[in-house]
Amino acid sequence: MSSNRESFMHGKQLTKVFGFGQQKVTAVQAVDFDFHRGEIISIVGESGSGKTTLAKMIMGLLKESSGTIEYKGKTRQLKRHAERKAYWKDIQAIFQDPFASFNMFHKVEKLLLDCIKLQGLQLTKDERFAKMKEACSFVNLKFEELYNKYPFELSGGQMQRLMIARIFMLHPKVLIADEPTSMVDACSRSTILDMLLKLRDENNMTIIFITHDVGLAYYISDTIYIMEKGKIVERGTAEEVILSPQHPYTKQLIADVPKIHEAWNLG
Ligand SMILES: Nc1ncnc2c1ncn2[C@@H]1O[C@H](COP(=O)(O)OP(=O)(O)OP(=O)(O)O)[C@@H](O)[C@H]1O
Repeated sequence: MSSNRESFMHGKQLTKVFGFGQQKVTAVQAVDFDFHRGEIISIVGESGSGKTTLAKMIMGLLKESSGTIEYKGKTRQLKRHAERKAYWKDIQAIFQDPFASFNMFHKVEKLLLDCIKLQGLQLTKDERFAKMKEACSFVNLKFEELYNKYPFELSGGQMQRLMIARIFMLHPKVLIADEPTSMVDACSRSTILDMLLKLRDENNMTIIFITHDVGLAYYISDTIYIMEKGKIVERGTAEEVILSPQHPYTKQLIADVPKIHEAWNLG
């Protein structure tokens, strides 16, 4: 784990209610969190437990019904365009479906060039080319073979890698990864996880990993939050939560994973 434990993002009593009256759903209920620089946090829960809603509130894509997020020592404000622009420079997301992340009508070269533009960098053609090549080689892709292709001409694994290449170029302070490995085979999955670990190690990035897979959470995280029906029912280091779970829901999640100890080398 990173030795830099600067605490820089807190959630206080975050709540999201959808709908009214009989249709009312409290998707996230009074959630507190405390994320540090360079920390990998997993938010684990079953389908419908509120993980994606929480992630969208952290991203600033959904407005909270109540509660606040403190970021870098101040209450986060996203009302003004300039505030949103500054926040979204620091925070990026990758989703389980790479098709949702790319403009399918833009070739790979344009998708990567947009990252350079987003950062406001003034580079020569050679420098731009070198940056795109570097990002592709970070994820073991060959820029020369891909730059002229559309995203739908790539395999699922190549698209996932391209998403990570974009994160490498943008180097956000916070990355939200919503089940980014769910559409790839086991081999590509461990490569993607290793790339995320490398991103954290090289850039002191905070990574918030959204998953229903407790084994995966144990493999990748420093800290795990367990979410049930909109609430955080347990949180702690990965070892504490997975090896000595306290809450019945966490115990059940772990029991539901066949042979978790063998599959994830838990000893
Ligand atoms: N826009 C919305 N309008 C109404 N209800 C919603 C909306 N988005 C989510 N919900 C409800 O909020 C609850 C939490 O959903 P959410 O997508 O956050 O769960 P999740 O843990 O991410 O699930 P999954 O793992 O299946 O993605 C669910 O009951 C869902 O139906």
